[in-house]
Amino acid sequence: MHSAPAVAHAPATAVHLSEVTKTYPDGPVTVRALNQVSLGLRSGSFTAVMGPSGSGKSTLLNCIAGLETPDSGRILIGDVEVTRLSGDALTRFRRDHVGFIFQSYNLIDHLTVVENIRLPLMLAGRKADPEWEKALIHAVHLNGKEHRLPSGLSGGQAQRVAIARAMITRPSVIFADEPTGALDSHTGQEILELLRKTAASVGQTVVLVTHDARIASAAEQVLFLADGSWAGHLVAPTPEEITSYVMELGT
Ligand SMILES: Nc1ncnc2c1ncn2[C@@H]1O[C@H](COP(=O)(O)OP(=O)(O)OP(=O)(O)O)[C@@H](O)[C@H]1O
Repeated sequence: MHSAPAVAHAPATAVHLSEVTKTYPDGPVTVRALNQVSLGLRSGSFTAVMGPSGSGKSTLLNCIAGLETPDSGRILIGDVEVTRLSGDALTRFRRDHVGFIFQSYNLIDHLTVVENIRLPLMLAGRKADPEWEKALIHAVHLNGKEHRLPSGLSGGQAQRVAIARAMITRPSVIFADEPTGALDSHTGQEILELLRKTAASVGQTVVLVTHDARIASAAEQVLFLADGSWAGHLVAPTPEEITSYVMELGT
């Protein structure tokens, strides 16, 4: 059986999973979306997760981010055991320590760019830090577009708003589920580079799900899931190495 690297829980471990299992009922049968998955990710690391459709990638991200509850196993973000939190405590933890970026941007149509970016702070009843907000808007190249509505943005611009929104609370971990899936490949590469640089500048840990070998090659390591279990990993691979590994796995 394959495993992902660095399972031991050290102080500099940002994300730690120990034998996490998640099942879903599917009519008379049970789908085992994650099967005893363990993982350790270093603080500040940038990891891509790949695997065929239905292999459990989104379930993995949703469980780590506290959007889904595993059936069994432990998940820690930093020193906090997410799997022991529930209700308001989980909501607060997620809001303060986790950033999420989706393929579909999930911007609020009637809020401007800057209002969308501030939304997680508003929901948490926290005030914006004007310096950090300015630095983020600058980092994602949205200066001058602060007061536009999402309907006036390109897909790439909308995703840059989503990146800034995910980072406004300075979360320790950012999860991105196919963040470039709706973009052309050039814009996708630009967005990814921007996410990588901005996260690195503040030492954030990034976990990214993608089907795109070129996008995944921006990561320090690529982890492969198949049928809810680890099917191997590559360290700092080229897009060609990723593609041939995927073909070898027969996925
Ligand atoms: N809410 C749910 N209810 C029932 N089954 C689910 C649910 N969410 C996921 N599954 C099942 O769990 C398995 C893993 O799904 P998941 O979405 O995590 O895979 P994925 O690798 O992200 O797929 P894709 O690349 O298509 O997005 C699949 O068999 C899926 O049908």
